[in-house]
Amino acid sequence: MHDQPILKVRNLNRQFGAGCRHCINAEDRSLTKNYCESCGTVYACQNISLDLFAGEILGVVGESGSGKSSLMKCLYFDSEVTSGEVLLDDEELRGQNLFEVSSQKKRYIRNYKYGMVYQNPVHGLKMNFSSIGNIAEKLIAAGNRNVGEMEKIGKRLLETVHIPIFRMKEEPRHFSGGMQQRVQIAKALSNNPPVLFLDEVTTGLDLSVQADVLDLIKTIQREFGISMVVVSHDLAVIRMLADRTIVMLNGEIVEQGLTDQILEDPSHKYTQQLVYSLL
Ligand SMILES: Nc1ncnc2c1ncn2[C@@H]1O[C@H](COP(=O)(O)OP(=O)(O)OP(=O)(O)O)[C@@H](O)[C@H]1O
Repeated sequence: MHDQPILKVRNLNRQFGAGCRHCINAEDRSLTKNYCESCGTVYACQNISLDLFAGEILGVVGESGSGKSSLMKCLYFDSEVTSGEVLLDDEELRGQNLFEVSSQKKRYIRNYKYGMVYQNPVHGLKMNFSSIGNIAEKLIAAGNRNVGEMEKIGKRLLETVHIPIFRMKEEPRHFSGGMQQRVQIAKALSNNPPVLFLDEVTTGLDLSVQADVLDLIKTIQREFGISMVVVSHDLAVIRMLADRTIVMLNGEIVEQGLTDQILEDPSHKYTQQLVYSLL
């Protein structure tokens, strides 16, 4: 691991609603959960700061509604932040707050620098394209026009995620949930991104299929050295994958540290409950 974070997030805020005099200033807020009882504004992410280091897997764990998906959507530009800063350690983009760059540049970053695997494969795949066609789509978006080369890359990636090559022309809608996730992972890897986001990628899969997908993610991280942010409500998933972990509750980070340390000695009450529920 390197000293310099590849991705640096500072004071990310995402709110739904305009706020009122009871909640608009963070210091005046006294929220029981993540919303203001007077005006209903939801503070989905509150002052989130995190570092992702090269070659590590950072886990983000929290119950439903804690703000994990909102955080991920903001980082992948699927959703606008209310305020905050994100910096990518990249020659061309160094020093620029990526939340503030043009939509064209955001598209460029998604095509060349980021990969995303969604919980629901429908969001990451074109179900009526072939599996290899899905990979080609991402390669074309990243500027590739060489059909022979795209086929070679596609085959290699499908092999990497254990999709038999003889099924490469099949549409993912005919595949099982686990296979669809593996095609999504292959597609997300196709532009060789330095950063990969994975949002609840094993939720809803059978336990044995879940284990296969988690194994695959771990292998890919080792082989490709990609830095990953993995979001899950399931601490067992985070335990298996993450080097470091952030625990979110009501839109805030309540605890962070090395995953082993958090599992052995959780300091926040909510984290303690999460850890005990594993036993
Ligand atoms: N478009 C929206 N409008 C209003 N509130 C929203 C919107 N999207 C999310 N929220 C609220 O923001 C909070 C955080 O939601 P988010 O989906 O980020 O949580 P999560 O931890 O990912 O939970 P889950 O795993 O159930 O999706 C929740 O209270 C949610 O109701």
